[in-house]
Amino acid sequence: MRIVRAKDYEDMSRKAAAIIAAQVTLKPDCVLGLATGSTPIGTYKNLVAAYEAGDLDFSQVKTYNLDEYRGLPGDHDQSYRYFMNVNLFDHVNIDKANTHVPDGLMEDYEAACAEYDEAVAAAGHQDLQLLGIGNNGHIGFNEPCDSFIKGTHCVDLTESTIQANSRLFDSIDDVPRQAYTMGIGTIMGAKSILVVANGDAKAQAVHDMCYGPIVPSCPASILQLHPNVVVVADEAALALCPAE
Ligand SMILES: N[C@@H]1[C@@H](O)[C@H](O)[C@@H](COP(=O)(O)O)O[C@@H]1O
Repeated sequence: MRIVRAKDYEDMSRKAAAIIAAQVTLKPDCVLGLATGSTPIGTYKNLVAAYEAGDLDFSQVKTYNLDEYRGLPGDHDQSYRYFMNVNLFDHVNIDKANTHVPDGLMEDYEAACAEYDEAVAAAGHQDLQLLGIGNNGHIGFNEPCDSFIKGTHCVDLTESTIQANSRLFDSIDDVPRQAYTMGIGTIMGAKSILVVANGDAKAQAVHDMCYGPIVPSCPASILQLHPNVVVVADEAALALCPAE
């Protein structure tokens, strides 16, 4: 695991965007695994700016997002499909048919989740998977639990995640209680992984991800077993990590 120290959120966002831009430049038809949440918004802004400057071409890029709230349609302003459209896809020359977010309204969800994993594998797996991290160490919506769940599946969100994500909804009662998420195996199938984290609320989770025991009670800790992970984090998020 390589840790890249950023001065602040802007610096983290620029550094993370530069890594994704390098991937798209080196392999124009790459497969990107993408993430939502507040943390990657600045990364996406920098990618849009690079595209507008004529430095990036997304025309052959395929994307697979990590997760989606169960029950939210893609045009709901808190759905992750909507987030991706507004923060990235609407502003670059990506073919929307090449962008994939789990369908929050899927009916036979076990079959649909299995199809999502098959599609990621058929595309050749993610060349680069972008991840944020939850305050409790979750990645995607893989919440702390008793085992690492391999494939895309439906999860019950924890109270702490519902609480943390309620800031984006009108009221906490509006936050869906379940979500679909790529499993740990689907995430670990990526050829390279880029984790972004900022702020002191993430300090414990970042420490446990990088230095804690590899346990499903901190799902991000599994990333220690992946051969190609870069963590780009600001000083606050790295406050509990040893200076290297
Ligand atoms: N499912 C998403 C995660 O993918 C994200 O990493 C996490 C942290 O979000 P934020 O970046 O807003 O702190 O929030 C959500 O729960």
